[in-house]
Amino acid sequence: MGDNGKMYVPEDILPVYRDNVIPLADIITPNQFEAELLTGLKMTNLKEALNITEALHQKGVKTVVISSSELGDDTTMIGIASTPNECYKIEIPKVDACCTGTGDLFAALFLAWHYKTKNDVKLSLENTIATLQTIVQDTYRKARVSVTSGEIPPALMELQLIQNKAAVENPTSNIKAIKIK
Ligand SMILES: Nc1ncnc2c1ncn2[C@@H]1O[C@H](COP(=O)(O)OP(=O)(O)O)[C@@H](O)[C@H]1O
Ligand code: PXP
Repeated sequence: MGDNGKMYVPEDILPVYRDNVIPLADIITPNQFEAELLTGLKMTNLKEALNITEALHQKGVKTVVISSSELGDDTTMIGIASTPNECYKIEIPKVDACCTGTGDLFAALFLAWHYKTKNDVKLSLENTIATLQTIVQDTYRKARVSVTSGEIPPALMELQLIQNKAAVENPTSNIKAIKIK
């Protein structure tokens, strides 16, 4: 729906997502901006994040995953995966560039792992972030070869998906999700 305070879709679609589509969904993967729009609540700390995931569960969604939030620091973002019974957070090291398509990739990876692990949200979150880290960091490293300093133009941040097929199939990372509920 949007990111960084801006909607990609027409604003009058928001009530349709919020009131008609969300109650039909089993799994949703909004980023912080989208989760705030869908609930009308703000997320400035972890407690508020839990209020937001709870509000989305109340609408009938079994698995709510916040793909990224600004709850980390300058070097990390926080992801959250929640069911009505348990909730995990994960710290995601940031690269200094804007990525397009990462939200879509996150949703695809999480859905695949959720199915493959028979609804293990902790492992699904860890594997999803492991693959994304490999792809985002590889994309960034290659873009930095041609733009050695300053901002990287979005065209150079086209995700290196095919080149990292192995990281999609076999994600490896030491980043663990931490239980917060
Ligand atoms: N700047 C970044 N540095 C590192 N990882 C990133 C960055 N941007 C996105 N990602 C990865 O992509 C995932 C989804 O990104 P997010 O920003 O939530 O999606 P969207 O594109 O929908 O806003 C994050 O969980 C993270 O793993
Ligand atoms: N722009 C538009 C119009 C989109 O529909 C999307 C997601 O489908 C994107 C950009 C990319 O979004 P993201 O970076 O969240 O995957």
